[in-house]
Amino acid sequence: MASINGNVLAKIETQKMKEDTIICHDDSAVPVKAQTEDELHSLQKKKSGPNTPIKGIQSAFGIPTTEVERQKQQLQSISASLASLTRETGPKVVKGDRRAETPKLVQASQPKHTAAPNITDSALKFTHILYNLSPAELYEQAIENEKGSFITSSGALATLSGAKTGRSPRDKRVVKDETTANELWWGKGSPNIEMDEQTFLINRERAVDYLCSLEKVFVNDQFLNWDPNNRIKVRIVSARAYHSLFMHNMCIRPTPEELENFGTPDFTIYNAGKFPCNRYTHYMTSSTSIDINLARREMVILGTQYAGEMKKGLFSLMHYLMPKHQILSLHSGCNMGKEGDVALFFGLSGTGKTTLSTDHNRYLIGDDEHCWSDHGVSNIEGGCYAKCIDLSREKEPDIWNAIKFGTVLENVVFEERTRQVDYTDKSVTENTRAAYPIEYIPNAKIPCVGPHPKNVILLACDAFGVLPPVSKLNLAQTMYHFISGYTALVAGTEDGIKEPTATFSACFGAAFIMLHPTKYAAMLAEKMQKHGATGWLVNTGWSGGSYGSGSRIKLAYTRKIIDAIHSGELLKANYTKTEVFGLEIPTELEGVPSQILDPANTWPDKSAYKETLMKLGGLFRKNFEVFANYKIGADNNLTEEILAAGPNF
Ligand SMILES: Nc1ncnc2c1ncn2[C@@H]1O[C@H](COP(=O)(O)OP(=O)(O)O)[C@@H](O)[C@H]1O
Ligand SMILES: C=C(OP(=O)(O)O)C(=O)O
Ligand SMILES: [Ca+2]
Ligand SMILES: [Mn+2]
Repeated sequence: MASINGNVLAKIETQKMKEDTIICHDDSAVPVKAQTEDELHSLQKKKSGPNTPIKGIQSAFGIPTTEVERQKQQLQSISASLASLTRETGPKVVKGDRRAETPKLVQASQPKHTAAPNITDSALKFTHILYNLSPAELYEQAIENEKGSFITSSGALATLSGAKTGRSPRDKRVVKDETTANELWWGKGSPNIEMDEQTFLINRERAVDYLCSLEKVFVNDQFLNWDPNNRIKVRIVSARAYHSLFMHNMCIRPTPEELENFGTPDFTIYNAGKFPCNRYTHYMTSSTSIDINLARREMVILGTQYAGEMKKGLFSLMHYLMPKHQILSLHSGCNMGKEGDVALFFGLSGTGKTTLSTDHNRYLIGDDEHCWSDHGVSNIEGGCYAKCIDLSREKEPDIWNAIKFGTVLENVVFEERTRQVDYTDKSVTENTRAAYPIEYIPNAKIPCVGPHPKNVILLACDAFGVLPPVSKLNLAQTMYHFISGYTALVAGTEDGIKEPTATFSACFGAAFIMLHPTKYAAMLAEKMQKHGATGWLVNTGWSGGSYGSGSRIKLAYTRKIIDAIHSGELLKANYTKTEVFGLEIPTELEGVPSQILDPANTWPDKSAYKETLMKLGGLFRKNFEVFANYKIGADNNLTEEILAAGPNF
């Protein structure tokens, strides 16, 4: 008998009661229809529709396949993607998570070995496939398995990209074979660092072995390009829920019907980013390698978990595939006014493509990657990838509001308990990012297509502070600045004032182009001419002095400038010509103080201005030397005009 402090507890007397008073009723609600906890939990989830890429496959006897058979076909396709090229043909794959209460134990059937079975541990093992999971499921996967995953106060998924917090352009390689040797741009200035087929296969095998060794891998089957005639089917195989959610947001999401008809992908990414490559492998110079094999239609990622690598890798693919169809691929943002006027925003990273294409008064077509075909423009992607550093609700409300449930927030810092993000905090990196589906922007244009552009805006963030806030360009000048691809950012630093460094990146995206820059430039010139588009150069950088003495042009002013371009107002302004660069600048523009329109007025030290202007002019000239021997387009006159459109001094 139980006793406390030696006192024997009194026995509780239970009396015989009437039938209806025996059970103590907690409430009056109807009780759940479940006898056990498991049964109760099974009531929670409603059955989803089929989630398989193969539709209406008839079995050998003409009987429609069952859902189980369909899933088997889907898994066979995934198993084929994950197959080692040197051992058994494909791993045993199982759909669904092992911890799921009711695992969908559909297995891909294994090919029968006729010879002595090549049994390895990896052949005996099962790999669980998490196929096109929903954002909610991916949140659960990330939070359960990936350290550094948290739900922020606005509902976004905060993640860490690991050691790499930006792209690794010096580790991006392309297989040079008989075809690509002739087709692609190689050598000085080219982003295509060569590798051979054999080395690619070694890295591919490395990635596949790593992925198959995992308990589970994520597979996304999605689309690129909103132009239905030039849509590309991509499969992304990755190890992290973060990567799967990122691509879910960034690529075009198939409808359930489209997924049923998906079939074989046109291109596959193997993202084994957590696993490194190594210098014992030929061509490898670090533990990171991003390898593209156009013949195999594959990309392998080793040694970097930065998700932007996947999006920009696919962009490189489009820069190869689209020009083959006379379609111009563009590193630009794109939006459209109420009257159907389309604007393109070219610019290197940090110059304002995402910020300025996201405009509350216009329809967003896309923030970063587009195609310009004979039918108009189309976004390649299904989402946006915005920088978050110093993000403010007041200045960029649409981006702010897009950071909600479903959005991936990379490398941000948040308050431990409230999970309130501090967008000013650079502790992890300055390159903090948000990836969200384009429909999170209220005035997104779905489908993301539009007519031919009316304005082509070249953005440069000039930290030297000598380029005017806006200039109107003629076609030759547009081409000159497009091929130059100038910007000058200042690396974030705490220790003192640093000199700005000029960056020239052909076509405002040399890291992603596959052909020689003049190929894209010629296409742009032809399209702009044909459709009567006007070119503009907008400096979103410094005014009143270089970085350190001047200040960045207020976003509000840049927006006014952009508004005046869209409305056609700026086309009607009076213009004067600047010295050295020979740029046409407006004398007045509503909402912008007139004195800032000419940088010569804003510098307190006139000789310092002139000196800096000449210095930048010299850098432009030096950079353009390599293009002087190339012909641009069919017309030789244009080449001459472009060469003459640079700085003159
Ligand atoms: N005048 C300005 N115009 C455009 N962006 C500005 C301006 N001033 C500050 N910014 C900031 O510069 C960054 C531009 O980056 P972003 O739009 O992401 O460039 P991109 O998409 O071209 O890489 C944003 O963080 C934006 O808030
Ligand atoms: C995704 C990127 O694009 P951007 O900085 O132009 O937005 C990147 O450069 O990694
Ligand atoms: Ca970009
Ligand atoms: Mn951007």
